[in-house]
Amino acid sequence: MRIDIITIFPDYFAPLELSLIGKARAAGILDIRLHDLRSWTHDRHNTVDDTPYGGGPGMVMKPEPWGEALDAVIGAGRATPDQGSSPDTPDGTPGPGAVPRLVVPTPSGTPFTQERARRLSEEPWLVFACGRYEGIDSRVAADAARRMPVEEVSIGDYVLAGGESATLVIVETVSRLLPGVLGNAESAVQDSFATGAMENLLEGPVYTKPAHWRGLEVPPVLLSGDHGAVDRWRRHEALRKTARNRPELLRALAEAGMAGLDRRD
Ligand SMILES: Nc1cc(-c2ccc3ccn(Cc4ccc(CN5CCCCC5)cc4)c3c2)n[nH]1
Repeated sequence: MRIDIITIFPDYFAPLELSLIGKARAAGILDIRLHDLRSWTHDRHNTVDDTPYGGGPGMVMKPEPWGEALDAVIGAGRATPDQGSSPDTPDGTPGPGAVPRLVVPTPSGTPFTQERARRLSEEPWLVFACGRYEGIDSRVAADAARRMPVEEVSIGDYVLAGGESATLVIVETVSRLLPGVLGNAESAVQDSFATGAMENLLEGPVYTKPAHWRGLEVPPVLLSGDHGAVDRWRRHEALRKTARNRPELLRALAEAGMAGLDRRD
């Protein structure tokens, strides 16, 4: 997967050199490219913002630098209507005709969820537009939508100072779903909100050695070697955790008549 990030704070993304994502980049699984929006300004002060039309607090990001930046980053990949975004190369990286999906973090976007991360992880090429100030002139997304899919994404009902943190969250969540990014020891399958037997439940407590620590014991069932009993215990703990921390998820499961909720564990 290729990921382009356009931002006025490229240094914000130094963490993408580390850990799993850093290794995936070194292994060629991820091709992450950073672009400083100010490279596409032409005035002495590299201006990227201006006062909002209609008045109101703060500043809005000007459209021109964004338009030029997206043209440059997407470049020859500009689509004609009949071109899909399917990769032209066998390893899933975008070929010359590929079209990226533009992801624009914003408080007013549609919710980012694990399911949406799975969908994005199947894309060959994502471009992130990191806004600052009070946001980006709305014509930037409108113009981009003429030649590529555009998604406005919120990572939660709170207001960040810009799109960079949200982009880090989305890139991390999506990247860990790519084949080869998580080691064999870890698995994204058992995540909260994963599909399958623990569908949409929060995961319960986890333990490792030592079995006794500061007078606190590991639940004996986990040491029993009885995998059926362990699975039942884990599901019960997941239901308890979900009921305590996210009762609305449990109601949704009950309403969906999910099998197993009424099972006597
Ligand atoms: N999930 C999430 C994504 C973001 C995000 C993403 C990208 C940018 C770019 C700039 N900001 C800061 C910003 C944006 C909008 C406003 C306008 N204000 C919003 C609250 C109601 C009144 C009007 C203020 C400040 C961003 C914030 N925050 N939270």
